[in-house]
Amino acid sequence: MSDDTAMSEREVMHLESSDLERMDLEVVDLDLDDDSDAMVHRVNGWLEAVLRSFHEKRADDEHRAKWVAALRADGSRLRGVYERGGLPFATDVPVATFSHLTKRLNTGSRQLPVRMITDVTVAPTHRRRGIMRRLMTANLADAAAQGLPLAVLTASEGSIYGRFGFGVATHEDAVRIDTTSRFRLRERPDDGERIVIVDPDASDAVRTAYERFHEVTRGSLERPAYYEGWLRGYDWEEQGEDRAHRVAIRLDAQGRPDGFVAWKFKDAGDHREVSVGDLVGATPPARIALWQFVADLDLADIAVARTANLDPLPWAVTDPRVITTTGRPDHVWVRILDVAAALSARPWFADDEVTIRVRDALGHADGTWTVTASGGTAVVRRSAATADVELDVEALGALYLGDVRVDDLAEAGRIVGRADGIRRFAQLTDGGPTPHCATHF
Ligand SMILES: CC(=O)SCCNC(=O)CCNC(=O)[C@H](O)C(C)(C)COP(=O)(O)OP(=O)(O)OC[C@H]1O[C@@H](n2cnc3c(N)ncnc32)[C@H](O)[C@@H]1OP(=O)(O)O
Repeated sequence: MSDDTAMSEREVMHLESSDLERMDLEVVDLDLDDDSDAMVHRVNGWLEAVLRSFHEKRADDEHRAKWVAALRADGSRLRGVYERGGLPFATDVPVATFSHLTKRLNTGSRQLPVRMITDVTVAPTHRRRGIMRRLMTANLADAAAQGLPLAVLTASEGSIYGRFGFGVATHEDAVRIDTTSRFRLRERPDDGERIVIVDPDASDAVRTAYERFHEVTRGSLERPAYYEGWLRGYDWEEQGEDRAHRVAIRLDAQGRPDGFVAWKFKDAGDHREVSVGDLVGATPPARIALWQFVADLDLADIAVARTANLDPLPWAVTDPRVITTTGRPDHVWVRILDVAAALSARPWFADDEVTIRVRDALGHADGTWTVTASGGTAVVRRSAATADVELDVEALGALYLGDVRVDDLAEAGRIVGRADGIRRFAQLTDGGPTPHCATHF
């Protein structure tokens, strides 16, 4: 952290609680291992606040139990902000929620532990008073103090999190695919593969396939525990078993799972639709074969998906117009907390030394850093050298996984410097596969 701009973690925490106290609010960290009635009520109220904020229906006991089990399995940390007990109508439902867990991110060269931030909500009665800002600032300070090099989240709206230093680091494709006889591959994958339709509880095979995808895919995040329930057919939104949910896995030539697809059929009135909830393949042939499997589902005309990695399907079909991209939503947002640790854990694509000036209003990444890269890796250290380029921490987060090129950010005015500095920074930074993340959180 730069000494002049950053507040210590203790100062941030103190500011958070003293400010909130002035609003007659208190911050409580929930202990998921505490079975006392008081804590169980707190946790139930916390879940209700999250569900209410995302316009989902109230939880029943079974749903609460599943949710808490998944949170426990992930070691999730829950924080709630409550009205003080003496206030009229003060309840166990907090006015704000915030949670985090730690999982590994594939940076393209390493598996890096990262803080995943989720379930950020503030009640409409308390919005725009800076409650989320206080919780976020304190949480990022805590993550930095714990030595986590970066934090990630997915955003409900695009204009909220840039101000906290998060940059869009991966995208997804929303697609509609014509699966009638128009869908034809130029060549069917022929690598000894086999696709098997399995019971939804074949979770070992699905887990193995996902792990293989995660290990080789830049931008991939380990999945939180609730995916286990979902892949077994538990619908978290509807709070019950979804008996329309089906799963198939792909086995490679050695019989090991290297991909899977989860889908369900929907009669959409004017057309018959297959909704693809998950399609994950560790290799391009695995992904192509799984899409062909989707197209082979009879009595359906259209497949609809929001997918992490469509590649290389558009190039593998005889008629590329069978695929309509209906959107390219942002997915994972990256917030760099420790520049040296984060940047030395990503791949580099030239042998050179470039000095960057990073601006960070919260302090964590603020400063001047020299990246000395050779043979694909880099040593990154604080520096007193004159910077070749200057950017803010949000732009650095967007660059981190290679989703956007330096030139694009420079043309948008997000990276500044002399032309030669930008060119060398681009040669050093840009390259490698497009990042993909198949995890929603
Ligand atoms: C990672 C996730 O969990 S994403 C899910 C986020 N949650 C939701 O979308 C649920 C519904 N919405 C909410 O619960 C709340 O409106 C929240 C959490 C988005 C915002 O909480 P608030 O306490 O109102 O935010 P707070 O007052 O701290 O605002 C912090 C800053 O973000 C800005 N901001 C807050 N919400 C929005 C928004 N929806 N769009 C744009 N800017 C926003 C504020 O203007 C403020 O800016 P400033 O500090 O630079 O002046």
